[in-house]
Amino acid sequence: MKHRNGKVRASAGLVLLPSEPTSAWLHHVGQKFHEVFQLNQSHSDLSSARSLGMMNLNSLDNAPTQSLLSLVSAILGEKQNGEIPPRVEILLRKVMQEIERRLSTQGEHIKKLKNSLREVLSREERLVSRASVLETLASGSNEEIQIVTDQLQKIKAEKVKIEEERKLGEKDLLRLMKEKDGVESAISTLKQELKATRKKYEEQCTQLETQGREAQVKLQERLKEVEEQLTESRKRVEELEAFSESKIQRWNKKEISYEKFLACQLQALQEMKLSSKSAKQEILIAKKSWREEFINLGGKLKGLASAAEKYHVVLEENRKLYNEVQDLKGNIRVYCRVRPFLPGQVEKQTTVEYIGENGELLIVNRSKQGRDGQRMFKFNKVFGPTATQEEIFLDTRPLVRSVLDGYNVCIFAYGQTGSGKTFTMFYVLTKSPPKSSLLSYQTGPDMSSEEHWGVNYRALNDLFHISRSRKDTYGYEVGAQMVEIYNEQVRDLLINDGSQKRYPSAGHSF
Ligand SMILES: Nc1ncnc2c1ncn2[C@@H]1O[C@H](COP(=O)(O)OP(=O)(O)OP(=O)(O)O)[C@@H](O)[C@H]1O
Repeated sequence: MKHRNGKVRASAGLVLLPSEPTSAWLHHVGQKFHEVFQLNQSHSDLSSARSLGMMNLNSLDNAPTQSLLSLVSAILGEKQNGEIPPRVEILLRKVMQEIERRLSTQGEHIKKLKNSLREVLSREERLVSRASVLETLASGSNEEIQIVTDQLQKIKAEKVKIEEERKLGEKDLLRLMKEKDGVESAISTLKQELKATRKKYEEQCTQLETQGREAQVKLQERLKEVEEQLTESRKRVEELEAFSESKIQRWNKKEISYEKFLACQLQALQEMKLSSKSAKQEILIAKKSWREEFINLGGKLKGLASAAEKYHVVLEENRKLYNEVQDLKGNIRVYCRVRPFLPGQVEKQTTVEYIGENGELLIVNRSKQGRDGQRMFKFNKVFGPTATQEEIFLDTRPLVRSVLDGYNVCIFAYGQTGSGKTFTMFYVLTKSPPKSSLLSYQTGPDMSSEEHWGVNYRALNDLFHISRSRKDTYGYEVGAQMVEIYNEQVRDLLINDGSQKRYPSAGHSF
């Protein structure tokens, strides 16, 4: 629609063209469309395809060709994954039609220009011929010459004008030709691209169709599977229902049996309650009788306690008397033991002539005659060769027992080598060990030869026995040491690691 003042009115997104557009006007409208297009393109969130979708399709008639071409290339450049939506395809087709239409109008325009050029040329020829005619006429009057000259000048000016117009027309023609070539090549490339895109689109469509078919097949298979699973699970449900039914029946049976059992248990419980009642009564009776017995026992215990007190007093008195007897017997007592001949000494003659009951010992020196050959010794007691280890110990036992009443006692053996000190004090083997290692003597208890136990072992045995019997009244701590004095050196015989440790050492407690 043309405005009164000749200006073009453009509304948003819609460009209105005059019926016969001039090149300047076309340029102006193209610029406007380009601006609109660029505005849409600059909108980063919207794609050109979407922009096109937003545009009125009628506006294509009014858009400049160059803008339409750039629009098509933009769409083709923007296509992603080779996909072209149908709406855009329709639009593209329309754009192509518009471009083709314009090309045909431009062709007609070029034809018209060519015709007008031809006309101009014929007019020029006519004018040239006319000029030649006028030149011939110039030989006539000067006035006529002047008129003719003026006309000639006019014709020349017109000729120059026409010449300029011709040149402009030629230029336009060249430009249009060039534009036509460019547009045609662009159209061919666009057609090729469109063809390729369509091909791709068709391929994708077929691919999608095959995929759809495959998916359908898969879905059908899955449906079948699901149906099978459904039937299976129905079966399973039926089985489970049957199983649960049987279980319920079993539980019911069990419940009945449990109820019976419970009834039995309750009955048993009742019986037990009755029996526990009677037991309680019996316990009460027993308690009563126990209480009475306890009272009786208490009385008896009191009597016993007083008797024990008296017993202790008597015991103390007895001990006192016993130790007094030991004192009376003498604080220092000397016993003599005569050992028998050792095996192999049978032929030797004894020097012991007489052993008295009260400790007399008569020794004879057979090399001397008379009284010089005899010597009498007096001891507390003399043990002959037949005296046993027990007899020896029985005489020392009262002294040993005094230890438990707090008295210090010392029993030691004295005599020449081989006289029987170790034998008397300790139990020894018949085979004599080397002198340097007395520990190797078997001095410990040997139950198989109790009769050979020496004073030492018997004394310790007796002391432990008494201390055990008195444990309710007294507590005893017993310690032991065993030393040897040999070659003026005192050695601890209870050290059994072979280190020959010198006395004093830590000792041993039992
Ligand atoms: N009353 C006895 N009856 C039998 N054998 C005995 C008696 N007394 C000692 N003997 C024996 O005499 C030997 C010498 O005894 P024993 O070793 O006890 O003497 P000793 O005095 O300890 O010697 P030493 O001082 O050299 O150690 C041993 O073989 C021992 O068995």
